[in-house]
Amino acid sequence: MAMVATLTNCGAGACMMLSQRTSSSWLPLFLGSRSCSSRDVIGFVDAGVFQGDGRLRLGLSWRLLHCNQSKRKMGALSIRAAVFDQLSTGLEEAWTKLRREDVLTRENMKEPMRDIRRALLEADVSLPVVRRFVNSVSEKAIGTGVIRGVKPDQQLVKLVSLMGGDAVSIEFAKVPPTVILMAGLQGVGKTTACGKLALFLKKKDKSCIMLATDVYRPAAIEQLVTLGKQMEVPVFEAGNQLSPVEIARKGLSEAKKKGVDVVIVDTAGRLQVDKGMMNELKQMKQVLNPTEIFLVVDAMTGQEAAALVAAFNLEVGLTGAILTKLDGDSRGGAALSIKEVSGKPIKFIGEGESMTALEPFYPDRMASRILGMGDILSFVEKAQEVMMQEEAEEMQKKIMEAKFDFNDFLKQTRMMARMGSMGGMLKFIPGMNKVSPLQIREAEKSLKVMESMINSMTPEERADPELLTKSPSRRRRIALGSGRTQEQVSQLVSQLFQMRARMKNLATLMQGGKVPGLDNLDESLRSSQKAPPGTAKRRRTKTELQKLLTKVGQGGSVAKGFGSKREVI
Ligand SMILES: Nc1nc2c(ncn2[C@@H]2O[C@H](COP(=O)(O)OP(=O)(O)OP(=O)(O)O)[C@@H](O)[C@H]2O)c(=O)[nH]1
Repeated sequence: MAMVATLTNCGAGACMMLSQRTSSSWLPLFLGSRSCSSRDVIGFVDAGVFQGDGRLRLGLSWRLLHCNQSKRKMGALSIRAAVFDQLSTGLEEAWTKLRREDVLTRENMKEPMRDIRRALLEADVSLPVVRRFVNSVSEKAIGTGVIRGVKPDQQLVKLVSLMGGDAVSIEFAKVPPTVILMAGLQGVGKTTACGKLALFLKKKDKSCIMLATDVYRPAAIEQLVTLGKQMEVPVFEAGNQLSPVEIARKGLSEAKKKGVDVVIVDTAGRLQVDKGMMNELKQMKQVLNPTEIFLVVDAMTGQEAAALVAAFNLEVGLTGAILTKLDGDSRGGAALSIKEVSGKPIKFIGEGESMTALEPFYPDRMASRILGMGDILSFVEKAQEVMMQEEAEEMQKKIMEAKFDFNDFLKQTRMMARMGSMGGMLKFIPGMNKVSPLQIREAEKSLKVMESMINSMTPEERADPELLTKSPSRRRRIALGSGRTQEQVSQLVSQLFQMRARMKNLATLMQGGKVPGLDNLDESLRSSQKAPPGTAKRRRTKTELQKLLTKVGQGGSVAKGFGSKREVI
């Protein structure tokens, strides 16, 4: 029994519906559905090819599907940084509530914004930041209409990603050297960040020198020298015989002599912000006239980091922050607070002890990471896809009007091909490992056989399959052109008509109409759904219902003419 996966665009993410199919293998050609929200039950029509009784058959399935808005997405590898899991979960709960709304109002925003507020506070985002964020997002979001296909919560998601603005890169001095002064409390990762930054800049063909001005912690100079050797970046140090300010002055003149592009100044850390520390930094700033002053903060300090950035900025004036140790189990509050509180951007993030574990900070990526890596991207992608939905709905209309022709079929098979090999795609779909590679290969082969015959048709024949029913010579020509037998061509054309007939019957059923021969199926289905066990009048057995549906499926009650069993050509 092959499992069948049908991919449908389900609003916020691709949902997969798996259904059992008796045929040996079914290759769904996703032909049409409409995006649904979590509460929707949709009628879903798809057609595909399957190997039935040893023959290649075009199939059709119509199901009432309960579209669960699951986060499972085919192929969307959602890698969420552990560091934001808690925050992500909280925010996702808020999105779930918002998704049900078409337009955001003060009323329907209340509860989700309360969830977002709670999630941010639990993630250790500073309270003023949370208050300002919630208010600003609410004001901006309320009243937003639904951009065609993009639900307000997706806009809200974009607002969050805008929260950090654009990435801000290093500013270089007009006249080299560019001086970067690194400040921060003890143990936050300043010295390590100096090494990482030097390597980052070296990779950008910038020559660097590091100044070891931390004369208070003996190992600090040794640590910087070691890092310098590791990355072949020169280090200027004068032991602890000179004051930090003097070392800075000498180091800078050395750099100018050597025509170095960038000077990175490592400074001493303190256990807390103190007057002495601040005065020393101010004196170094006067001597060095740095282009950048980065405060190195530890992500683990959460909202404390924001307060620190604000304090340093007031005293010394900062140009940005480097957020280190994001690979730890920080809750992400620092990343969301710094910009909002200090107005200064995070320029880099450190995610490990290795020298390569430093990358520029991209607020939008951080937002998508916080909200579940990939969800934001797929939300926005879905918005684009939803635009394509019209095309799918156009196709579905043709299906329902039984005007589905070989051009449509080709369009669908090519779309499937664009999505990657069926085998490659199915492996992303949970539970699809039940479909054996042999079945997948068979189905893909069948599809190729069909495509070869369709490609041998003229555009008129594809658009008007009736031409093929009246002319054995046309069928012969297609068989010769595609290297298939005439019987295969006849089988393909016959199946297309049978599929049209089934669709016509199903369309009637979906529109609440009566399909000859099925007049009491509807009532049986309803009663079987409504009546409590044992009270319903004798209902058709499952087999009888299935027989009836099969009869419909084989177009048993369709008008006479081409395509019915009797007229296999
Ligand atoms: N996991 C992790 N560890 C880091 C990161 N950055 C630095 N560390 C570690 O944090 C510790 C302190 O790093 P340092 O660079 O010595 O800190 P510092 O601010 O220079 O410390 P002081 O010189 O005492 O002021 C070291 O063990 C580093 O390996 C990071 O991004 N992730």
